Amino acid sequence: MSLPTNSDSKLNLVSQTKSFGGWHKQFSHASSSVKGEMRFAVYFPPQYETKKDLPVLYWLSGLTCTDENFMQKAGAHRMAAQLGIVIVAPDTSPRGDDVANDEGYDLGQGAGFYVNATQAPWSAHYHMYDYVVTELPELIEKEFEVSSKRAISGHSMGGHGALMIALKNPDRYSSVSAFSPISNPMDCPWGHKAFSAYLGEDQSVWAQYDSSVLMSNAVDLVPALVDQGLDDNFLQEQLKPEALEAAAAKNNYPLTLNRHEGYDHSYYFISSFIDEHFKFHAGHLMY
Ligand SMILES: N[C@@H](CCC(=O)N[C@@H](CSC=O)C(=O)NCC(=O)O)C(=O)O
Repeated sequence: MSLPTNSDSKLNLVSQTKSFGGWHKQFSHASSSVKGEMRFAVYFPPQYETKKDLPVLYWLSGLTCTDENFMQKAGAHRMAAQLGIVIVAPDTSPRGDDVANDEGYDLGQGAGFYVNATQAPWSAHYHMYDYVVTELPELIEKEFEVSSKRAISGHSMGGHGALMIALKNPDRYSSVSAFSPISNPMDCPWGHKAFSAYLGEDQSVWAQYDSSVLMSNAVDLVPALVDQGLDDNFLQEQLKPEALEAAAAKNNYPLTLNRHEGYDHSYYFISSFIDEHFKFHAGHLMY
């Protein structure tokens, strides 16, 4: 499989590996949103060789992750290959020696929270919202022969990102799903730390990136699926699915939220239920 195909490609191929009859590839490129190099991974299912309009699922990973965690640990390639869905997984933040960072794992590199930072020093590079919503899909749809039918999913910080982005851009996504999302970032320690650093102290700005606030006010409704493990160490303090559930109930939002006894926050949980998420998205992407 020879990719990228167009002669003015802006992508550098970093690696390629055959998987379930398709290809897992990593690319780097100069990003205008984050003003630096970004890396992302794509899984091309086998159907990509002959069909030029496959839909794309965007996957947003959690704290400490790169483009690699989901692709290596979620066991998603088998179902993507079966259903004919392309997967795109970006890194979780800008990276590099000239990019601001923090000693904690929950702020800075590996912890971009999918917002556009307005506060120094973060505002120089941390524009992950623009990157995921606009720049990356434009790049994917220009560089590869895929359709503009998109779904979005993610885990933990990436679950917050997926829900928040779909709720703010209902015209851009057919469906949204999340594993163990940070459901109400305005009201948990991870969210407080990240939002005060990236966005400042005005909580009306935080609310613009909070899925529970957005879901309670949504008008155009993107179907949503959430799975949550009940032995998740972060459940009570950080994730708060009950806030999302209350918002959905208030607004009659099409949210399915499943709780699972015994599962924790890890990729063992994600890999146990990833097939259901792909089938959910396929039901909305293909019809
Ligand atoms: N202290 C831990 C915390 C990091 C962690 O659990 N990261 C999760 C996402 S948490 C919310 O966004 C994760 O996906 N880790 C990567 C993995 O492959 O499991 C630590 O530093 O490990």
